[in-house]
Amino acid sequence: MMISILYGTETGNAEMLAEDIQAELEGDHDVTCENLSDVDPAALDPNRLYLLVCSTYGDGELPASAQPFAEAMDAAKPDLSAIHFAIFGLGDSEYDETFNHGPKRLAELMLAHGATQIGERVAHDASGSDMAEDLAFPWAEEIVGQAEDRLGAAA
Ligand SMILES: Cc1cc2nc3c(=O)[nH]c(=O)nc-3n(C[C@H](O)[C@H](O)[C@H](O)COP(=O)(O)O)c2cc1C
Repeated sequence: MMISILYGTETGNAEMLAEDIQAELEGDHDVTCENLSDVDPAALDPNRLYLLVCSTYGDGELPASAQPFAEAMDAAKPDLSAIHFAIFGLGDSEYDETFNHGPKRLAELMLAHGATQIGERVAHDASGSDMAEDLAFPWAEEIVGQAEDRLGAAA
């Protein structure tokens, strides 16, 4: 399956996790990994599964590298009805009122432009006891399995 991991980060945690997920999946799949700041939402490819990995910054906001992508969505309003994505969030429950609001907002933006979400949004908590990859690797395997059923293993 062709998979693109797109990360939104402020201080690099989401980038490191995205690269670890790429390393985990690329034995069996064609996997690219890109910063959301380099991605044009209007150029997303219906033949790829998109795995979004995004943190939260400020007061429940998108991290800096995801902001141009969100602004481009608001401005260009691309039709994402052929796009499939899943999303993994990084956050910290110390920010209890805005815990993982960045990935929540990114998922809402994708859905508002017609994209289809695969699986549930999973949130890592930096104040919890789990390592991010211990949640993210099983999440990615589960999502890819669901996507193969829905998009076909040939995608
Ligand atoms: C200044 C600052 C603000 C943050 N705000 C939030 C927040 O509102 N909600 C949340 O869930 N996490 C928040 N976090 C936690 C980050 O999302 C978490 O540390 C994450 O691992 C950062 O990933 P990144 O390096 O990819 O940006 C904040 C962290 C910092 C340092």
